[in-house]
Amino acid sequence: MKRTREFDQRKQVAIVGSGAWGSAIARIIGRNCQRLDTFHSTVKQWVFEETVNGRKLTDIINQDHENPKYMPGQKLPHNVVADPDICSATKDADILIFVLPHQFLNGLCEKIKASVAPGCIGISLIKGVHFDEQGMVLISDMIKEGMGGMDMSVLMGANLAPEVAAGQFCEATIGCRDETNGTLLQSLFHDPNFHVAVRKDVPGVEICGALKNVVALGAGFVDGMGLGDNTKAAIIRIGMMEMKRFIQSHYPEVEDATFFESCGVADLIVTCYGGRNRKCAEAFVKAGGKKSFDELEAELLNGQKIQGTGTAVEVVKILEAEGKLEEYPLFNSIHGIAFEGKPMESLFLDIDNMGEMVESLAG
Ligand SMILES: NC(=O)c1ccc[n+]([C@@H]2O[C@H](COP(=O)([O-])OP(=O)(O)OC[C@H]3O[C@@H](n4cnc5c(N)ncnc54)[C@H](O)[C@@H]3O)[C@@H](O)[C@H]2O)c1
Ligand SMILES: O=P(O)(O)OC[C@H](O)CO
Repeated sequence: MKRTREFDQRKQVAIVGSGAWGSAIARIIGRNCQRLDTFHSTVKQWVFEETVNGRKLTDIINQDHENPKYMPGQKLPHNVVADPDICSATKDADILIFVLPHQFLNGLCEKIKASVAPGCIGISLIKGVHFDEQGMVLISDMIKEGMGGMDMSVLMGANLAPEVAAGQFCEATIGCRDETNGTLLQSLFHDPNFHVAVRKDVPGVEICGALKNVVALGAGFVDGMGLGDNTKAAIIRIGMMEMKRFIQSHYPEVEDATFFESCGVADLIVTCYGGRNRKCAEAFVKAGGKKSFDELEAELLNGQKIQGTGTAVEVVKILEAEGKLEEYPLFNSIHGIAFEGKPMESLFLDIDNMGEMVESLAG
């Protein structure tokens, strides 16, 4: 029986983005929307149109049910429909999933705002942070403002997209402000191999997801220098301390428990061993600093984007403006190596010189 929109209580879900993570999550969302009565079974996905093997990417997705550029070899459910037009992709949406590199957010919300359903909510899977004249801005808050105050949650975690797409067991964390929305979103994302926990903590969950990408650059430098697991574990430990210090100094309400969720320690570990930021940082060292991160990204990632370099720049801007850079020797030296031609060894020299301060701030 045909149901009109007026009487149809099912939530319409739209995915904004179709890179590696957008494709992996579309597999889960598509299956859950087929399975659960709460959601409309058709899921629209906004795809930034490109030509792949002589065909439009949206045509390939809609005909072959696969995104061969960003997630080759993994089929998408047939109810996921690719649309190159951001307005029609998000029309009447009750739930928007933002999953694109945040440098491409500019102007997007303006286009979407008028066409979504009344009461539409959003969730950001974007790992990054922004700095403006007022100071630090969460990406989820940028979207919230762009969408005229829409309730925004975030989903972060130890989630390398190819492993999630392959259905390997992992966990993720939703950070919400509204617990009813948090629970609804948990049901949309959770599946037997993708376990989702909910915390009423947007900033803690979101900034963990952003900062781990900076630490991952340090882990890649360690790999590039040919050093071993003890050294990498040290970078991970110090990185965790700086992440915690940064987050709790900006958001004192963030509880330690957030750092023990998938968005915290688990994402930090996985990114430092298996992520793209780590991979590009290793290549940066092996190229003797002669190639920029932009060049390496283009060479190694076939159109995928890393977020750690941009986040390092934003974090250093924030800390400089606050006069607190010296409290973060790891973040500072990672930025210096990536952008100021500092030698690799400064990674350890800076930490060693600042050792006393690091330990005294550790509590
Ligand atoms: N890939 C992962 O394993 C993973 C896991 C968790 C979270 N994330 C986060 O998810 C977010 C999205 O990353 P991703 O990995 O899905 O993307 P990606 O790096 O795989 O792909 C880049 C995307 O950018 C799009 N794009 C390129 N030029 C564009 C333009 N001018 N305008 C709009 N879009 C354009 C491409 O179409 C593609 O969809 C990031 O914040 C990332 O940190 C990624
Ligand atoms: O490949 P990266 O470095 O962008 O990391 C991917 C995910 O964020 C890991 O959770």
